Amino acid sequence: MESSRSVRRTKEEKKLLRRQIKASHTLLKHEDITTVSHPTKHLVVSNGGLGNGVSRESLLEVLKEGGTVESLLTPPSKPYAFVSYSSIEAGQNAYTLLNGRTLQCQDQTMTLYFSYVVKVDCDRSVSCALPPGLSVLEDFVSLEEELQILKAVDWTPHADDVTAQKALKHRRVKHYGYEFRYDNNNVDKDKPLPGGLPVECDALLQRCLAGGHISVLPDQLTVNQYQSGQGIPPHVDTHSPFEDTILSLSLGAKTVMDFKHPDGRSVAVVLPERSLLVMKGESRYLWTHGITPRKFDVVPVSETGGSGVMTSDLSNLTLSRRDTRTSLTFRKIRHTPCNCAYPSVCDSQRPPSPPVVPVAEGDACRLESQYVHQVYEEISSHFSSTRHSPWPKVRDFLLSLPPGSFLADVGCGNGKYLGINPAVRAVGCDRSVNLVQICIERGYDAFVSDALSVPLRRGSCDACISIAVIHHFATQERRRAAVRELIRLIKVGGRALIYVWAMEQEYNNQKSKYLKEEASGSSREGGEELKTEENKAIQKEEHDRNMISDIRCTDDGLSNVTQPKIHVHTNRTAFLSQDLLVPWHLKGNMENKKGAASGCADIPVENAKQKPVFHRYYHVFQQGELEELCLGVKGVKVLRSYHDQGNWCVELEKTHGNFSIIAAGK
Ligand SMILES: O=C(O)CCC(=O)C(=O)O
Ligand SMILES: [Fe+2]
Ligand SMILES: [Zn+2]
Repeated sequence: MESSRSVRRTKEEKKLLRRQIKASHTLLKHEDITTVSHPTKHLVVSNGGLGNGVSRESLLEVLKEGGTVESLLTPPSKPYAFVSYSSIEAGQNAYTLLNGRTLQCQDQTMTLYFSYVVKVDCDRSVSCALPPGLSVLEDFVSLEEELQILKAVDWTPHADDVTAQKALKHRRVKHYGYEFRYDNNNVDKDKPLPGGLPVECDALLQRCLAGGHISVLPDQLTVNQYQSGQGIPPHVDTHSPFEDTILSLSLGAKTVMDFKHPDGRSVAVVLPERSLLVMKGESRYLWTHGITPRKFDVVPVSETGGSGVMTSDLSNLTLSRRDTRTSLTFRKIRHTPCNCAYPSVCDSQRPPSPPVVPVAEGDACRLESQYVHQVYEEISSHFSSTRHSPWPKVRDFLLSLPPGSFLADVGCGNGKYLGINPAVRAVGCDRSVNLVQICIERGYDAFVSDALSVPLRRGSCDACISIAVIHHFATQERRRAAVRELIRLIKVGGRALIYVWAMEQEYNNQKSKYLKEEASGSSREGGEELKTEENKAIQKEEHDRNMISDIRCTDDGLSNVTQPKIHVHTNRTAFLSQDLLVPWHLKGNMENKKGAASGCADIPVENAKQKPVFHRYYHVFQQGELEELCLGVKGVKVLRSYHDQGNWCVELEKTHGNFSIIAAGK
């Protein structure tokens, strides 16, 4: 009996030792804390940190069993604490007695492992300095004022609300003056909300003016309400919509706000209830601020309901349960671009981040306007110089039309298909004024028109072609509307030929010309670039910028409403997504350069040789997608469907008249 018990104990001891060794390895590897095997008076307690949810008081109670505790350091958010005993003996005693001790804290059992350290590294304390430009003014509002303001914020939704209210993933928000949009982290400056800021805030804002904290009254207010456990991801309030000073009033409960400098420095600031946080200069523009979602905060022990603002003294920290906090963030709308001293984080001083795949019609129109229409206007001359050889199968289609047929080329570009069959009467239209002008100069009939509403009579055409056009529409509804419009134009029995760019650039084991084409520098939709080192560098820059933009996308709530970003495609490579921006490197005839430099197209990046790069939006089609799109249009039959040189193509016949009339709403 006796011997078996001792074996069991040895096993337990072995297990404890293993765990303890593992804990000291973890300390060394992740925290750079070196433990020693000889007894000292200083010990590091793994799993006994505020980061494990262990409160200072409960840990201290256990530690006292070992002997007289001289100091206890509990760094915020760390999974360990440092304890120093009055003597080596006491340290040794604690080590033997307390190793493997379990501690019950917040529904969890923590096992404490002790290791000796030569000394407690005081540099592990957090920075004591507040970020430059930051201040916390305590007791800025009285208890009565606090109640009054909290009462003024009505969270019940009203149909005729003068505020904009949202339940985000991690908190609820309400905006006054202007709505802050979490999809683009910006405000619509042209769309102020009626009603302005609540009058209940007047007195405190006047005090801010009188105290010199602000020089003009704010005109935008965001009210955030955080339940215990909720927070806000680290972010910098976008520069371009708001002026320098940002105020945030904390009501109902205190919280800890984390400030981070891009170099990694981090400062946790306690915001007591009824305090006013003032962010100016560096703290407003460069440091991120955020509230970690958690139910307990690390606060100074002496902080009794409202004094300390800094978590600087590690021997003085403990946990405090979070209650519901309502914050009022006051900002002043900015009407001129930000020219702060922090260009790396300034949206006014850097190219805009890539657009997202639109859902709403309005967003799709804006995207197409910026990334299709404006770009074609800018690149028209260079684009036209690369568009001369007709694709053989399109030519065959055109030559198959009976003499005297009336043909419309919707999205005719520079008119390269308008003269293929002299026996047909061909008319072209395009969104681009400059491209239509080129057609006219070449002696073709062409007019400016949107492909969604072509000013030709229903059933007036024997045939229509739409070559490399429909992939520029940004939603499926709009792509289908484009097919419907083509069908409206043709008579019953008439034919339409549609080409769109294919996602599959390799088909039947054959690479498309677009993938194969290396240094020709011309001739294929979307492709016109040399694989020079220079271009590779540009592509890398484009790619990197995309990555940066992704990281910069900060706010939350958002994650469930945010659409995928449209990335810049690397020319001559396989498509990685269906919605993309295809770079066009303007070269050769630079008569458009002036327009390009004006930047009204998209991100015209200047490369080393000052040649602007434009980006055209494309939705590349997957196999079967084009047919399916066409079959969603009534009164249509797919005559054939094929892959041609990296495009999906269909030839359609109109079978009925009435459906399409109704469908087109004409
Ligand atoms: O709750 C706070 O005090 C800060 C809110 C905030 O940072 C924001 O809405 O941008
Ligand atoms: Fe903010
Ligand atoms: Zn700025």
